[in-house]
Amino acid sequence: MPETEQLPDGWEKRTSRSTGMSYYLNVHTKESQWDQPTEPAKKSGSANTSGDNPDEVQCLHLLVKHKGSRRPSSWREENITRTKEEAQMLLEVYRNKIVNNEATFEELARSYSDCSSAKRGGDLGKFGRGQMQAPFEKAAFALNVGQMSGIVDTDSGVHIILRKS
Ligand SMILES: Cn1nc(-c2ccccc2)cc1C(=O)N[C@H](Cc1nc2ccccc2[nH]1)C(=O)O
Repeated sequence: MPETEQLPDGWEKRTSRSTGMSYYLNVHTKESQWDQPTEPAKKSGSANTSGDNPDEVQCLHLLVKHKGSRRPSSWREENITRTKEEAQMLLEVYRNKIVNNEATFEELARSYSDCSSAKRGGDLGKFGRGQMQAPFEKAAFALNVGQMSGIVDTDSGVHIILRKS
């Protein structure tokens, strides 16, 4: 798409420094996506439309760390050197596999998550507000039961989250 063409409101076209690939940033939620947007950007994380406002939620997550992560090391890799953009690309591949039913969330978290919860298929158990980093908490509590997040950015790296209850 020529740079001059208009994007729907709330989107910016960015170029990955490591791959040169274009991606699209929602300027409101800071979520990114590879696919060209066709609708105006949402102004908040995926709304919890079920209307529940639980004291705690149970979630699985798949974390991909990068060289800028708070602790760029994990059970998978002692010294993590991938860029944030490469981590986002990897996570997008995993997310698409789950959406296309090519693998389950648990299978991919167990194999590829850089969090020690990988051994439990990414299951963090139940947690309440104030226990997790703010962007993770905001995304997790905005999900409906059974819903998967977009890419969520924390000091630990980039995550996808699946709310189980
Ligand atoms: C918050 N948490 N729970 C577990 C956990 C839970 C159940 C079983 C085993 C590990 C690990 C962690 C954790 O902080 N792991 C960090 C990575 C990480 N950073 C997170 C930020 C938010 C949510 C989960 C996160 N996991 C690490 O291993 O370097």
